[in-house]
Amino acid sequence: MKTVTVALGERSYPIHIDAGLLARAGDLLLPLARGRAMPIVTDGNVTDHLATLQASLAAAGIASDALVLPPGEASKSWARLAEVCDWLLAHGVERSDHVIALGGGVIGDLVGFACAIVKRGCRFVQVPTTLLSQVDSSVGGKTAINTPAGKNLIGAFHQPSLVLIDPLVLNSLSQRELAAGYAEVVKYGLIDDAAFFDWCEEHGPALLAGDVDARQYAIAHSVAAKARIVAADEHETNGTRALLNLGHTFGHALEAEAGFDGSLIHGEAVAAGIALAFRFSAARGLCPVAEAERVGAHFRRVGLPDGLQAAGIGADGATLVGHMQHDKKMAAGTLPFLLARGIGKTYLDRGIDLTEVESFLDAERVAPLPG
Ligand SMILES: NC(=O)c1ccc[n+]([C@@H]2O[C@H](COP(=O)([O-])OP(=O)(O)OC[C@H]3O[C@@H](n4cnc5c(N)ncnc54)[C@H](O)[C@@H]3O)[C@@H](O)[C@H]2O)c1
Ligand SMILES: O=C(O)C(=O)C[C@@H](O)[C@H](O)[C@H](O)COP(=O)(O)O
Ligand SMILES: [Zn+2]
Repeated sequence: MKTVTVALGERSYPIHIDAGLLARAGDLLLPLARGRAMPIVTDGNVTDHLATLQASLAAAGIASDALVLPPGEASKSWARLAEVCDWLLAHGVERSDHVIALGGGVIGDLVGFACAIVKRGCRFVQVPTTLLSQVDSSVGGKTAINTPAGKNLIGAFHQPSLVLIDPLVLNSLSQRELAAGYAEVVKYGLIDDAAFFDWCEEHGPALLAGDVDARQYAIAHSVAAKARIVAADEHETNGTRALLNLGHTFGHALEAEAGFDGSLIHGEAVAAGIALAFRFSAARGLCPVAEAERVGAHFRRVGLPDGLQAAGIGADGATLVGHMQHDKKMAAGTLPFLLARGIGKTYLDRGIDLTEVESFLDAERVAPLPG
């Protein structure tokens, strides 16, 4: 079993990664249960894994009821948040009890937020079941729901007590969802780790085709990168954690435009957003055109969208920049952008004029710019 620690003082927690871990979860959860039940919230596509988890909990003597929600981004809503909170209250959850979020990023973000506000905060454990949630969303304590105004606009920072990652659960995940999660893997290479992007170019296709070693390596490497960044800037205040938002200002605008209906899922929007961020950087003369092209080519190779057209977004620049006005990085009317001086050289640029972004997107709408 590999363990990575998120070092946050009294909020520190371990991330355990191992093939077959789900079936052994009961033993690892026993110290947190302390004789109390562990309610589970999951979605309807994960019921096989729910059965494995509940069997493991029962074997360890831990009682567990489950709430099964409809799958998909639309569940990150006020209505589902109310449902989860009411269900936890009906189950008599106490502040020191642990709720288990079993599922992808939607379940993790929703349940984490419910746990942040029920009785002003109860504990929770992340058991991520998608590649995206295993490499990104289960770690770091960002929890949220969406509103019609945009992504993750209502939420809280609330760290889990433990993250249990079983790479074998990915065997039941669709190819589309695997590829979407892979976009966030590639992100770590592009932020500050060019050697890892090289690794992605060499091993990404095998990872997506089912190579267990490649998956395990990518998960451990990604989680270690995220743990390091979160430990340096838990609440996204000093510019370090904002690096994890590479591709997300563009990507969240694309998701809002698509309407959270499953036509464009988060990881796909992030891939398109990263490709746009690199081409925007190239258009400003910051990033070599050849490196921006390498990024777009890698996403295309693994079946991910590399821009507006590939993402199926026909909106103009003004509309997309309108969505960006809700970005949580906005400060004093200015929106900082994650741009790149090259692969592994992402930085936060506070001097971007949104009219320039608008013109760039209008040009991209017709045809992707060089890079
Ligand atoms: N909190 C963070 O730091 C953070 C980071 C990245 C993304 N996110 C959020 O995460 C969400 C996306 O997460 P996601 O990509 O995991 O989406 P998701 O939770 O919607 O899961 C994708 C799909 O896979 C299904 N599924 C889950 N596990 C499965 C399995 N093992 N086998 C078969 N099907 C399975 C789900 O039911 C769903 O239909 C977005 O809302 C995004 O904003 C949050
Ligand atoms: O953990 C972070 O910090 C991230 O930015 C990770 C992102 O992949 C994730 O999509 C996050 O939810 C985006 O954060 P937001 O603050 O822009 O909603
Ligand atoms: Zn993301």
